[in-house]
Parts: sequence; C-alpha cells; structure tokens
Amino acid sequence: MAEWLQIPGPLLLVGAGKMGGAMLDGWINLGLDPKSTYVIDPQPSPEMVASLEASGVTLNPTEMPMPAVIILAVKPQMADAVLPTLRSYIHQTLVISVMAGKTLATLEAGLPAGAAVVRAMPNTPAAVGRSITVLVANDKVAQSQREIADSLMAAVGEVAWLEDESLMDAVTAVSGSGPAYVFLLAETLTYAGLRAGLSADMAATLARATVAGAGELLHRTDIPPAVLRKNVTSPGGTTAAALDVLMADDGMEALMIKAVEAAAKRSRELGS
Ligand SMILES: NC(=O)C1=CN([C@@H]2O[C@H](COP(=O)(O)OP(=O)(O)OC[C@H]3O[C@@H](n4cnc5c(N)ncnc54)[C@H](O)[C@@H]3O)[C@@H](O)[C@H]2O)C=CC1
Ligand SMILES: O=C(O)[C@@H]1CCC=N1
Repeated sequence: MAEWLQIPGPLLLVGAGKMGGAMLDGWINLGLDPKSTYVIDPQPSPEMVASLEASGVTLNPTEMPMPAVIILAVKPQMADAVLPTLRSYIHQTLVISVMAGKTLATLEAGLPAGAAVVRAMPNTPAAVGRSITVLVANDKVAQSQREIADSLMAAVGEVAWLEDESLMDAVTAVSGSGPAYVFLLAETLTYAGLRAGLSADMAATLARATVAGAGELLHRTDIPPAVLRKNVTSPGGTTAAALDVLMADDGMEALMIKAVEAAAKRSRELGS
C-alpha cells in the first residue's frame, strides 16, 4: 500500500452512491487495502455491487472490527436516520462527513459525545484522482486524525482546510456542485453545435474534447483563465462575437452568481 494511504485500522464507507463510490474507486485504485474496507449501503447500484465484488471490499458486513475511519456519504436528508446507527462503530474513530450542509454541530449531536468529526466537501472528479476537497475539523480531531483525513482526500485530488466553517456553503456551491456546471457547459455546447448544423455525434465529440482540452490546459499551467480566454480571442474575430453575447450584463457572470447563490442557500437549508 502506498505510504500516504495507510489507515491505522479499518475504513467503513456508509453510502456507496455517486460521491462515496467515486472516492472509494479512487482509494482502491490507489492501493487502499480492500480487506480492511467495508461498505454499508442497503440499496447499492448493480454496478457498485459488481465493483465491490471485483475489488474484494465487504458489502453490508454482519460484523466488522472497530473502524479507524467512517466516511459518511449518504444524502443529508438521511442524516437523522443514519447517525444513531453508527454509534456502536465509534470508539476513537474519525468520522468524515461529505454531506452537503450538515454542520459539525449537527453531526456531533447525532454521534456519541466527544466524537472526532471532520466535515469535507469533495467533488466527483475524485473517481479519476482530480477532486478538490475542502475540510474543516471539530476540536476533538487529533493531529494524527487530521493527517488521516488529509491523506484520504489528497489520494483523490487537491485538499484545502478551512478554519471558518460558515464558508462551507460557498465551497459547496462552487466546487462541490461545480462539476455539474461544467458538464452542463458540454451539454449546451453540444446542443448549440446541433443547432448550428453539426450531426449529433460530431457536436458531442467537439463539445466533449473542447471542455476536456480547455480543462486540461487550465490544469497544466498557472496562466489565469482570463488570459487563456484572451489567447483564443482575436480582435474582431469569431470568439469576440460569441463573447459579446456570453459577457453581456445578463450573460454568464450574472447567471453564475445567481446559480452559486442558489446552491449556497440550499446548502444552508440542508443544514437546518
Ligand atoms: N454527488 C456529488 O457530486 C457530491 C455529493 N456530496 C454529498 O455526498 C452525499 C451522497 O451524495 P450522492 O453520492 O450524490 O448520493 P447517492 O444517492 O448517489 O448516494 C447515496 C447512497 O446512500 C445509500 N443509502 C441510503 N440509505 C442508506 C443508509 N441508511 N445507510 C447507508 N447507505 C444508505 C443509497 O443507497 C445510495 O447508494 C450527499 O450527502 C451529498 O451532499 C458531496 C460532494 C459532491
Ligand atoms: O447536489 C448536491 O446537493 C451535492 C452536494 C454537492 C454536489 N452534490
């Protein structure tokens, strides 16, 4: 096992859906020991069942050793039902919740007194090692547990820590939900290509390669996105004509501000 993925005991994932599954895929691919990895999920997808069987991870164990780490990746609406069921699995255990909106105080209230809790907001590019996760810890988290949380999330991408938990709603709205905005860009570019006369296949291929290529360029250089945009834009050219539309007063910036505000508001609502 790679040194950065060494967990001092079993890992239990509660909720192996899209986000939990993406992280687990990343960890298993990067050497997490499947024999010390357990999943609780009453309704896993057939693909998840097949993937767990293939990797040797135990699904819905009837008994298991006390976990060192629990990853909580059920829907926020399930928190009240699920948190009490975890009490018997918690003894010097680090609980990492990725649930949108659910605050450290809410999580602490549902867990045994003194539980070490980290709230994390990853995103689904974790499945390919390209997540960005923001974490915030309660005051029961030991330095060694902070390092475990950091290692797990660093194994699937970039990591940043916050001191001010109130910023997690904005984080969720920007990077937690953000991949969906980018996928929507690929979808809408495809549709626009169709409307411009391309075949469905050609439009989808061009849109996918363009979004992926532009993302890769952004990833591989420190050049600010505004400069990369200007590098595409010849004065009086085709891009400038499109950007006149996209950068109008009611264009992408105004829309994105509204979208991020809506997501942050929903995050706050899910927390209450
Ligand atoms: N999907 C995303 O991009 C991100 C999701 N999150 C958070 O991750 C959490 C999960 O979201 P998704 O994976 O998208 O949802 P999902 O619906 O794909 O996965 C939830 C999983 O929980 C399982 N589940 C339901 N009841 C359960 C129980 N009692 N015990 C154990 N498992 C149970 C379901 O069968 C399902 O497989 C949410 O709290 C969400 O806020 C955070 C960051 C990004
Ligand atoms: O849509 C949601 O609520 C979750 C949280 C961030 C991404 N997906």
